[in-house]
Amino acid sequence: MTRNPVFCALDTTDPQAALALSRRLAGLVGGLKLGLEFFSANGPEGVRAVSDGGLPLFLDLKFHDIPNTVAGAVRGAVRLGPQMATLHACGGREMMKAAVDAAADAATKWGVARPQLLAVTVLTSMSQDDLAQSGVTGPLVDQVRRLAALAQEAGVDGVVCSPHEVDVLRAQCGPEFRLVIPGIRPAWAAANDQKRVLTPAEALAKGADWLVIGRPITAAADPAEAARRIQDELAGAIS
Ligand SMILES: O=c1ccn([C@@H]2O[C@H](COP(=O)(O)O)[C@@H](O)[C@H]2O)c(=O)[nH]1
Repeated sequence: MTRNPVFCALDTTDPQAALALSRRLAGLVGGLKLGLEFFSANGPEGVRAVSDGGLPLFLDLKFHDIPNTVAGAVRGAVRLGPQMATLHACGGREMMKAAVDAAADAATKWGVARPQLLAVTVLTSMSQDDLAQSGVTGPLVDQVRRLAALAQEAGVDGVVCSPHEVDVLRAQCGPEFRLVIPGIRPAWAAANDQKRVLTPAEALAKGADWLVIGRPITAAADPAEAARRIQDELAGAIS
C-alpha cells in the first residue's frame, strides 16, 4: 500500500484520551479526524494539542448555516491547518461557494495550505426510511447524486458519502473529485448506529479516496492492533 487511506475518528470529549490514542496510532493510520464531540468540549486549543503530533488532520465540523456565518466559521477552521474540513451540501450552492471563497482567503491570510472542503451528502447513519421522514421520498442514491452535483458546481473538492454510493459518484464526478467515506466496518466490527456500511477493502475497491473509521479502532480492546488488522486487510485486498 503506497499510502494509508484511513483517518481514525477520535470521538471523545477527553483530550488526554485523544492524545494518547493519536500517539498509539502513529504509523498505523493515515490521519486523525476530530469532530463535533471533541470540538464542543475542547475547542480550537484542544484541536491544536492533539494535531501537534504531525498526523494529517481532518476537521469534521459539518458547517450548515447561512453563507456569511459558514464563511466565518471556515476562516476559523483554516487557522487550525486541517488537510480536510466539512460542511453540509444541503446548505446549498451559495453557502458552499461562500465556504470555498473563505477557505482560499483565509489560507492566504494565515499563510497555511488551503484545506480540501468536503460536502456531506446523506449521513451514513440514515436509511432510505430515515431520509423519507425528512420529506425526501425518492431513492436515497438519487439524493446523494444531486447533492454531489451541487457540491461540485459550487467548487468544493469532494464529498462525504457512504461506501454504497462510491462507485456511482466516482462515475458521475470523475477521478479528481475526492470521495471520503465513513460507514466503514470490518467484518469483525459492530455496525453501531451506522446503516450504510461496507468493509474497508470493499470501499477502497469501489473508488474511495479516504476511509473514516472510528469505533472499530477506538473501542477495540487494543486500538493499535485493530488499526494494524485493518492495514493488513487493505494491503491483502490491494495485492
Ligand atoms: O455521513 C457521515 C458523516 C460523518 N461521519 C463521522 O464519521 C465518524 C464515523 O465513526 P464510526 O465510529 O466509525 O462510526 C464519526 O466521527 C461521524 O461523525 C459519519 O459517520 N457519517
